[in-house]
Amino acid sequence: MMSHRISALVVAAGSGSRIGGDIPKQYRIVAGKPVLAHAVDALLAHSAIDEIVVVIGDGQGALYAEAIGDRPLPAPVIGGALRRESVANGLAAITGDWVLVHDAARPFLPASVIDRLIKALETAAGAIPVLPVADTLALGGPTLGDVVPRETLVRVQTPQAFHTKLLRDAHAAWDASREASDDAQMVRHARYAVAMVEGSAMLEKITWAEDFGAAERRHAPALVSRTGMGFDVHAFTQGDHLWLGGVKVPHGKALAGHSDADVALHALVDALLGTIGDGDIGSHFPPSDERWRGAASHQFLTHARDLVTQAGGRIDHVDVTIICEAPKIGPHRPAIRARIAELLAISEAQVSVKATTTEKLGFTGRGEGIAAQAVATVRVPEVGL
Ligand SMILES: Nc1ccn([C@@H]2O[C@H](COP(=O)(O)OP(=O)(O)OP(=O)(O)O)[C@@H](O)[C@H]2O)c(=O)n1
Ligand SMILES: C[C@](O)(CO)[C@H](O)COP(=O)(O)O
Repeated sequence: MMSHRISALVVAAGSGSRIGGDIPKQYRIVAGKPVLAHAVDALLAHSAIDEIVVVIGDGQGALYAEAIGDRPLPAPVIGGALRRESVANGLAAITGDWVLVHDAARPFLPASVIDRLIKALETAAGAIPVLPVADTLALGGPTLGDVVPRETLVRVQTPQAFHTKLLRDAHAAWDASREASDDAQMVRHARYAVAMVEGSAMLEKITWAEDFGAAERRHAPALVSRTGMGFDVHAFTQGDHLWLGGVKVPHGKALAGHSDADVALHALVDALLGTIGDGDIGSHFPPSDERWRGAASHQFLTHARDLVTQAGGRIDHVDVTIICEAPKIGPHRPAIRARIAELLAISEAQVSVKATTTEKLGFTGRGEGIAAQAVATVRVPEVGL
């Protein structure tokens, strides 16, 4: 079978007017990186794609450079006021005899769709991914018009794949006074056959503001809830203050410990580590390690937070209970709650801080020390467990 040089032409020159916002949608972050970067990375990852050219809007160079970083791409092409003009400008820059034209606004591009499109080009001038229509569709306007039988309709996606020369011919022959929202209609108008292949729900275009949330949900693997519990104790010693929940609390005693002995944060560290099954505070910060002598415990908590994040986790809620006869926790509760929320980069509504005595019973009742319990609820990707 003859081999072909296949170019991908990513059109990213739009202004995203239907979404608005301070930067065009293709440069905004979804699922951890710019929309455009997702699309480009999917094409970079496909072995059949020999060249990727991105078409950007005039003045979008800095946004493009930030989104693409050091990915190995040729210089971008400047697009036009209309999508078809952007495609035409891009066609002048590509070198492949086959081309896939893709909306940057469709970030998630399954390799299986690329496979199907390339296969279809073996026997057709063009090929596009389509999906069936689920809703009843009717002619709109000032009054409801006739229903259009959905069996006669498909939802058209991109990439749209073509023999490059035929697409160039179709653009050249197109009546510039007419709009063309995609390339397939231009190729069909030039009387070339355009095949249809199965599209994908992952290929949905980001068009309106709510589409970003839908895209995040489409991309994020199923998240499952995990709960962890932590417990810690520190004895009192001489001093004039102690640290609780990242807050300095004046008191007639201090708490003894290798670090700053913040018993509340230590319990919370163990609770977070418990949600991802990653040991405990002692395994991460051994009391035998001189680096942690007198250390502020907030760094232990942010480390546990980062481990949860690196595991793809999202902290939903934490609940800390401080157990002691003194000091009184109530006056410090707002500050402790705010500090824990700040350290975990969550809202205060996601942080509960409670306190209790043991009715003079046990070591806490005798004023020998302070205990703390913590529970953390985190959502983590199911695949990772
Ligand atoms: N003059 C244009 C218009 C659109 N596009 C690109 O074509 C794709 C699909 O177009 P659309 O979703 O309509 O993007 P925008 O035109 O930016 O959106 P809007 O219509 O809301 O302004 C997008 O990746 C967009 O960047 C382009 O390259 N050049
Ligand atoms: C090209 C396209 O994405 C195929 O569905 C669609 O036509 C783009 O339309 P828009 O008006 O530019 O969003």
